[in-house]
Amino acid sequence: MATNSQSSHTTTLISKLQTTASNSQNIEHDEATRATLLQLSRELTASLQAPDEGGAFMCVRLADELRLFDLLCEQSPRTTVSLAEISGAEHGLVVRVLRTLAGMGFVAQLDSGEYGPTAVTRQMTMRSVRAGDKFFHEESLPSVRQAPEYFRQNGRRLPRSMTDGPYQFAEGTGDDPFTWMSKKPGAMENFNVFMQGLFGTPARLGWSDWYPVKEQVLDGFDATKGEFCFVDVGGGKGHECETLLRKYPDMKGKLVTQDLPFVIDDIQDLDPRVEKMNHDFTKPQPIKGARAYFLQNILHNWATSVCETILANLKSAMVPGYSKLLIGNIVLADTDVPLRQSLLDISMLVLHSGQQRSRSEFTELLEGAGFKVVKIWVPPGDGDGIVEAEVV
Ligand SMILES: Nc1ncnc2c1ncn2[C@@H]1O[C@H](CSCC[C@H]([NH3+])C(=O)O)[C@@H](O)[C@H]1O
Repeated sequence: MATNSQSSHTTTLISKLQTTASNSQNIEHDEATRATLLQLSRELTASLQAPDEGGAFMCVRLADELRLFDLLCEQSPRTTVSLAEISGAEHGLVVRVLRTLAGMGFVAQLDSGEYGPTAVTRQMTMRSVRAGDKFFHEESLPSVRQAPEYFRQNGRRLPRSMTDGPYQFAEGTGDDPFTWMSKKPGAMENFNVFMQGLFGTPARLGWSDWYPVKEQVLDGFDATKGEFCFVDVGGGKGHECETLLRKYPDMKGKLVTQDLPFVIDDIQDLDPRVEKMNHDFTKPQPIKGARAYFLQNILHNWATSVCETILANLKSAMVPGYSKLLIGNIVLADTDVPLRQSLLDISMLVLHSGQQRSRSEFTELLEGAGFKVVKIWVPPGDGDGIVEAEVV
């Protein structure tokens, strides 16, 4: 039974939720309010929940493999009998998975034996969201399971190398995660689909939706300094270059996505205005004098010593007073870190022996590498920031 102090905590959370919601004009398009409501509702759930609820990951993965999310979005209501027939799974399995997913809000139970979609069901049909769930299940979960044993064996110390952390311990390899995934059929391709859509979820804005790209970058392009405007370093399949071109079709200067050969050589269907280039960012940057070098979701993957090498290689290509370094990454606050961000810090720890960094950690890293921070931009809510820097 709930104690008095527990129930007053629950009551306080409910009234905070109500106040926050009633102070917002449009909850769905107000990221700060959305993030606050999400955090409060998590606390509310935790205050009401008994600590014996598990099994969620498997149900989501299985439902995706059985295409239950697609089937419910295509037609609703659907009976568990018809879902079992179409998916080929035993009826009892479909019933048990769906009633669990309904408890999590992933599907809606409409009647006994009948289900329909929720907003989460619709998100689960997006290609990148599905790829993210698959990546989580296949690449993260084994390391998550093995991480406590890894820490037991290494004296509970943070890993210092990207080739000798919980991921390598779980997978039995000495490769870094990208090299290892490139050897597993389909794994790197799935990872790239996941990254392509990471910021296109309906809940969160992409960086170019809130950062003033035109004013800070595009307007200042000067072809006499270099022919490139935007160099996406470790840019994967070029999705950020394409987003910029969609938003600013008349932008001046060239764009390029740089990545390792197993990513670049696999690119199809890229906007022809985006160049693709094999480049290892631990080696000197071949494109000199670009207006902007973009490092999104890169530095959190690496130990500080490797980040210093990546930054040194960029510094020597940049023109002081002209070229900008834009680091697209979570920037941790000192207090009240949103759960999304702290969990992604733990993911980086477990998968890459990496870390998310705070404002002061980014500033120290950049100043040590010969840069000055122009401004650290952060969007409302729990989205990633942009650390804007120049060479000194
Ligand atoms: N040494 C390296 N040089 C260049 N790219 C690398 C290297 N190691 C890993 N990568 C790439 O770093 C990327 C990290 S994922 C980030 C992709 C993209 N910037 C985005 O934000 O969506 C992957 O595409 C990797 O293939």
